[in-house]
Amino acid sequence: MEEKEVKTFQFVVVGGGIAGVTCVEQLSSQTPCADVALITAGPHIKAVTNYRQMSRTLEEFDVEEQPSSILQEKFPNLSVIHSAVRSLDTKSHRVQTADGRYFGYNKLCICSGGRPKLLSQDNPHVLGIRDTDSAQEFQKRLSNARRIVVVGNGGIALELVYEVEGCDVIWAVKDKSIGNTFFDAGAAQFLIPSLEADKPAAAAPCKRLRYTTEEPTPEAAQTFTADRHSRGGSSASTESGSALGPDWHQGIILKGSEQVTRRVSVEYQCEVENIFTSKDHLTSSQGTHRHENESWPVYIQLTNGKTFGCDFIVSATGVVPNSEPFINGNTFAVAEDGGLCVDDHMLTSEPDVYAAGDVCTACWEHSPLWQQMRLWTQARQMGWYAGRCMAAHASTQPIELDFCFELFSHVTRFFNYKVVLLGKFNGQGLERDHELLVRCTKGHEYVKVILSRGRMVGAVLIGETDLEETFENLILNQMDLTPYGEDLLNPNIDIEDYFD
Ligand SMILES: Cc1cc2nc3c(=O)[nH]c(=O)nc-3n(C[C@H](O)[C@H](O)[C@H](O)COP(=O)(O)OP(=O)(O)OC[C@H]3O[C@@H](n4cnc5c(N)ncnc54)[C@H](O)[C@@H]3O)c2cc1C
Ligand SMILES: NC(=O)C1=CN([C@@H]2O[C@H](COP(=O)(O)OP(=O)(O)OC[C@H]3O[C@@H](n4cnc5c(N)ncnc54)[C@H](OP(=O)(O)O)[C@@H]3O)[C@@H](O)[C@H]2O)C=CC1
Repeated sequence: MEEKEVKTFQFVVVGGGIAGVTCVEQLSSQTPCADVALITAGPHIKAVTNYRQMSRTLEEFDVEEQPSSILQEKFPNLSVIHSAVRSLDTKSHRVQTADGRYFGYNKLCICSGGRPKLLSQDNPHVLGIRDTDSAQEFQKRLSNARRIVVVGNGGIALELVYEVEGCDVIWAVKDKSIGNTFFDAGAAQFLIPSLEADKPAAAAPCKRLRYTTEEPTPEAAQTFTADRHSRGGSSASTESGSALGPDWHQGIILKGSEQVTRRVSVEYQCEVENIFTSKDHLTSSQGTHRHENESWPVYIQLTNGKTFGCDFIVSATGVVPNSEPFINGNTFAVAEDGGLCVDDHMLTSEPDVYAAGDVCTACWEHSPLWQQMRLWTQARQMGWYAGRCMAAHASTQPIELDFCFELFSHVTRFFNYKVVLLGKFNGQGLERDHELLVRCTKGHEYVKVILSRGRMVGAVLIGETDLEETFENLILNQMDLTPYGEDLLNPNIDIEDYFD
């Protein structure tokens, strides 16, 4: 990097999503005399509010999109810089931003999140959903759509196929059942009837975030616009904002152009063969749906031999960590999924550089009951722990891996059911000798526990089961449950009393 005037901070955090903001909050409050900077590409920051610890590892919180001034008012030692980091020189401990400025750091934490891993990067008919801009683009395109194709079998696809009304939805999944990143086939079977039924008239009250549609402050907007122009790109695809999160769809209308309620058909065990825009590619035997003789803006050919015309395709096919601007010119260890490898102190392989949230890959030896998933809760936990590690290392204090990394836990909602996932909820990485116990009442609840050598190692709880705390304890204390056998899920036994 050429010599320029450099302002140096003790701590620099890159990224105004949940991971970055939590890290900054932790650093600013723990080290009030230190100079802390948050450098973020987006005009807003995402803050955790109403944090509630539901049990030892389960947590719930709201998320608010806020102007960064709120954060600065709270922490006088914090500077917020609205510009994207273009490059990092770990040797000189400096970052360069898109507007040509340089900032030095003693310790840096990269929390730049991820972006959708799209089926096609440059096809205007293929959309991804990540931030407020891309959600609004999706909403706009949907309002004129009669049919869309959703590809992918994870969180976004599950949410979309349930929420979208007023157009046909073809859902193409690689697997034999729906929602494979979260569920097994049994849970999928439990959930499928909800796709065929109408949505309840009054949806479950939303306890979480409402996204603002406010314009950014003029100052922030200016910097953001300048950054976008400097890359010569259009808004959504260049400088993405922070990821959406729980209940993102509650604030926007997800309706197509037709007067129909939800109409989803699932294409199982197939991937995308081809995407094209000319109807000439169609052979007579292809397509199984209404409007088959019509012309469509785009066609998608699946590996099961079927081709569908549609208004656009949603690629809900996962996330790629935003690690490139930081990797170039440095020697970071990068994981197979593109994430910056971090150790059990959230340190990357470069000195004084930490990473947290979707951009990082947890490369330490995990507790047998924890795995990384790119989720809101883990972004918060990693950001918080990274902040603590940075402060501890700066004052040469020892610090141990936080308890939240002992047990995987996630609370969410799918198809209007509460869903709690604990530990190795899908038997991830377990020997074949593990045992499953299942209790299911159609339309009411689905409870699955995974036992390995008589110990509970994971659970899936769908519906208002009220079992999460008891099961969390049973997983954490690794009690031998062999004597209880199937009574563990006997609905006539009050399991909480049983183990008191
Ligand atoms: C539609 C959708 C629904 C979701 N629903 C849920 C859910 O229900 N539950 C759940 O647990 N998780 C959910 N997630 C996942 C969750 O939102 C993410 O895991 C989490 O927000 C990641 O936080 P992060 O801070 O690591 O990254 P992000 O939120 O992506 O933030 C990254 C930040 O870095 C900034 N940035 C990027 N590059 C640069 C750069 N070069 N220089 C400076 N700044 C940069 C961005 O502007 C942004 O502010 C959902 C995700 C999506 C997309
Ligand atoms: N309520 C919640 O907790 C929610 C969480 N999220 C999070 O947001 C992030 C983005 O969500 P999403 O995009 O759904 O990502 P997910 O990682 O949840 O799911 C991606 C899905 O796409 C599949 N897939 C990947 N590549 C292809 C391909 N080329 N063709 C067909 N299918 C493919 C994956 O299959 P395979 O696994 O076999 O590769 C997987 O089923 C994730 O981190 C997710 O956890 C999102 C919404 C809700």
